[in-house]
Amino acid sequence: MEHSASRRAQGDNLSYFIEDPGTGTLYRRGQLLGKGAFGRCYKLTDTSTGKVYAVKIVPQARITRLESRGKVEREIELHCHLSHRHVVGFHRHFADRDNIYMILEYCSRKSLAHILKARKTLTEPEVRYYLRQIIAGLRYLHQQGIIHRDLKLSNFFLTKNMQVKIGDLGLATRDEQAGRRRGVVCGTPNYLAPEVIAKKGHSFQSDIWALGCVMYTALTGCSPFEITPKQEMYQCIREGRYPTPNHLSPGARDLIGRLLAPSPSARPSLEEVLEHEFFSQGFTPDKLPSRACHSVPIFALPNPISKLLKKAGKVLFRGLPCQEPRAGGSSGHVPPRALGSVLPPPALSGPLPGWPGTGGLSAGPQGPLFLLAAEYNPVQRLAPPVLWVTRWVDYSNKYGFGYLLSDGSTGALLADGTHLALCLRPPRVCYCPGRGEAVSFPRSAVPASLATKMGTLLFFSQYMQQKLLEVRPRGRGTPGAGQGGRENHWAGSVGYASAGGGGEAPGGSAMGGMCPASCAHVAGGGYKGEPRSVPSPPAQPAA
Ligand SMILES: Nc1ncnc2c1ncn2[C@@H]1O[C@H](COP(=O)(O)OP(=O)(O)OP(=O)(O)O)[C@@H](O)[C@H]1O
Repeated sequence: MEHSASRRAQGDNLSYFIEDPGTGTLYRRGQLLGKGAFGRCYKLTDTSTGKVYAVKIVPQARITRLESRGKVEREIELHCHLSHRHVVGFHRHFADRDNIYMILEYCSRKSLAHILKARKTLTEPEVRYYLRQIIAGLRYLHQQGIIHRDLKLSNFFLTKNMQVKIGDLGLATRDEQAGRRRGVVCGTPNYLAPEVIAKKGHSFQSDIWALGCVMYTALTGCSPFEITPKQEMYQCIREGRYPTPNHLSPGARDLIGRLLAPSPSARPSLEEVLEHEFFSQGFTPDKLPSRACHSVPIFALPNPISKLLKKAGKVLFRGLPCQEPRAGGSSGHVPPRALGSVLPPPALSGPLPGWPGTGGLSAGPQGPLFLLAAEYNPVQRLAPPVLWVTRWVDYSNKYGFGYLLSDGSTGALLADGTHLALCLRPPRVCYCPGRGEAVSFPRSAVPASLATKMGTLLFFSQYMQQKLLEVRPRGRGTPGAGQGGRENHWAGSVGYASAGGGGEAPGGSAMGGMCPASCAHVAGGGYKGEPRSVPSPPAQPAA
């Protein structure tokens, strides 16, 4: 079965080239991804297409016992018919004298277990993000009549795009088979459901229990049942007794409690899980940046503010490439254009309400990131300073997009793709060139080369502070006057992004939201054109 060009890898007897006897396709074996109970998993490249896969290679010698062979065959039989975006794709399988090969979708970001190892705990928005996808994949498996029986963080794989894929169906079984073989106890001991320990058999509800263990582990960093000796642990499992995670939100605690109900019939269905307040009332990011693998991510803003920022980003940075910040500085990586991702903390450093662990604003998945914040600071988690954009002016057809934060800091996303901010605490001027690292200076030491940009920033700042003062009752923010007029800029005053509030503005832009009590003005809609209450800025900003 070996190709003539194949070479033997040092230290093992696997060929570098593997040929599928059925199709004649030649694969090149790459790096070792990990070891399992029966075999090893490697990266694999189809030499004719260049497509990359993962291959599980199980030596025939390791499965001489009928039982082990049966397990591998059952895994193949179940997995090869599945196709769902949240289940690891099964490409092909074949065997030769030495091995069985399972060619799978390659998940380059390893598993959620790897992420948790690096991160210790995950934030609630992230857990919602991952769980939604896991639940989608699990719903599909259950619809196919398959019980996974080994749901755990290390079996949730992640693609390059941070999409979750349920994998390792080595212990999976069909519902009817599980019913026939009730005495079987298998799975990861900490995650075994009470009915499995009691030898009443696995059911779909046992997977729901495991989901509760997964959620608890992801949010707290440890399994709910991590006790030795085992018998004591089993007793806790039977009683559904685990340390209460007091630091979690009430919604998270309640959902965990429901998932870990000792009686299977008391556990919610997957549909009910998604309807629970943990999901319905908490923010779920649409997308996670890959940096979430090793540090707390900065989440994209929910609409409507993200819409506006995204739009402004498109106008300002038309045609400029944008890359997601990446870990590790691998070679060939274009430096990210995430504005202000390297700005020092003061601009917007606290989590926004309802977004535990967030520290910034972003323009959403596709657009350039408008990170008005510094890196997440765990110390601020306890008493986060709440900052929000109070006013903004979109003059991007000429100069750029200006914003004013609730602490008086101000910034401008300039039409040439640079970002300048005047932070108040500590007083610094921060400048982020189109590419590369941001720099900051004391106000008195701003380089002369930035004088024009400083002029624009001060112009925006002055304009927003002096001209955007009118209180407009919510729902009546339809200025109209001057729309599409001479200056063609947008301006507005906004509260922090939240559900409700804000009117649809002419031109399809919605903006606004509830304004905190401390906010002097009522949040209104952002709008294109010239608001009635806002005099036009001068044609030239003062330099
Ligand atoms: N599709 C995949 N893409 C990328 N890496 C993978 C993929 N499947 C498995 N791996 C890696 O290979 C390792 C071995 O996987 P495998 O499924 O053989 O065993 P396991 O799940 O770790 O253990 P066991 O077989 O005992 O349950 C995994 O831990 C994972 O790191």
